Amino acid sequence: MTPAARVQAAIDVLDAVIAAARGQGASADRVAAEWFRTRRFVGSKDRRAIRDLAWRAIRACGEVPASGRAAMLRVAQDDAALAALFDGSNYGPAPLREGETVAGGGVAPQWLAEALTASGLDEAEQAALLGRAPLDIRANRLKITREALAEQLPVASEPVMADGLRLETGARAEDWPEFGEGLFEVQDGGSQLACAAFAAQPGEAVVDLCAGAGGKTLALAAAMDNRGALLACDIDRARLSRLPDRAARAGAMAETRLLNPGKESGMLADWAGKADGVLIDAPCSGTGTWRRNPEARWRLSPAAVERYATMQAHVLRVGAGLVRPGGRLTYIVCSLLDREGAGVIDAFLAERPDWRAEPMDLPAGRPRGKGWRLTPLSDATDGFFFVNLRRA
Ligand SMILES: C[S@@+](CC[C@H](N)C(=O)[O-])C[C@H]1O[C@@H](n2cnc3c(N)ncnc32)[C@H](O)[C@@H]1O
Repeated sequence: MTPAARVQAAIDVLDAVIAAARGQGASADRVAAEWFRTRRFVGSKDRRAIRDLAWRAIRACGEVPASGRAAMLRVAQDDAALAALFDGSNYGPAPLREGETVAGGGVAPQWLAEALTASGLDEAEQAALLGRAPLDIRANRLKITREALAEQLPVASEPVMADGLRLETGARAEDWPEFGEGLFEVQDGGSQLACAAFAAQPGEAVVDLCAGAGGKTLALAAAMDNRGALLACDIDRARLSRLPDRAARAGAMAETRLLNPGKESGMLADWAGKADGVLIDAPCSGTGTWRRNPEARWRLSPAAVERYATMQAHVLRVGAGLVRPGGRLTYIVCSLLDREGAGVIDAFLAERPDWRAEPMDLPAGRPRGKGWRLTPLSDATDGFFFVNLRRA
């Protein structure tokens, strides 16, 4: 493909991504994968170039752009070489027209940028939410030590997480035999630190209430050395059904239980007041994960954030009901909005004098409200808020 044809192809991908974002359809990753699947004639070098262009444009536009072309013109405004490719050549984009719409820049829609500012994130912190994420893995200590694994893989650095390794970017970790053998999991450093804050111990009775496909469950099983009881729950059948295969590969022991929304406490009656610890990786707006899904910010609305806050208060109530007297609960969100983090915890503690937040000390991050915060700029992890709560 000519460079100009790649630009037009990226514009077409962007049109599909924008339509999906407006209609709450598939993620940009899935939209792009589908676009390429139906165009098998596009070679791998062209694919990479088209994807890079499209993602540059997604990162550049704070508000949902009017069109793929308007988004690409936003990038072209600061890149003369790209602007020159709007030349009307065969398969390339038409030349720029007088008064043509160019999408606005910025980090996020204005209401969202304001909410992030109100949550204590300055401009530099907000801009870093759209940076490129490193590839973090967690050595599966059920099978190997971090040191032994580091000898086998292209390691860029040993980050602060006890079992973590940061790999050279561009690596496709899932293709390696070590992954198939369950020697490691791909897991962001922030997610690893949140699990470390929970500090699961061998022999404990633990519930991972919002387990999804088990990213954190596997880390808990490793920390527990497969001793004790570990129950992984979720209301999403498709996600939870992926957990047993992943656990088998990792050699991790965990029971799964699919819950009905609204009936969680009844379906967990056998665990009521019995868990030593409950981990709640709550559903959230994901403002801390834009490095991986930058178009997610086009999907959010103030009403959506309120819906998440309601769900978060609900799962917190359900989880608290499972904890034994003296036991603990770790609440986690990969959002940096106080409405979903510190605010949810303040409201919970105001209603529940039998619970208190515990001080934390971790090798990365800093206090936020009654909990702890990690950000891409300061900690080179996804953005997270988490807090340890103790039942009296
Ligand atoms: C942030 S994701 C979990 C990710 C997962 N823990 C991991 O580490 O890969 C939040 C999960 O909460 C689940 N969820 C939402 N409402 C729930 C509820 N009422 N009870 C249990 N799980 C719920 C969602 O289906 C989703 O899988």
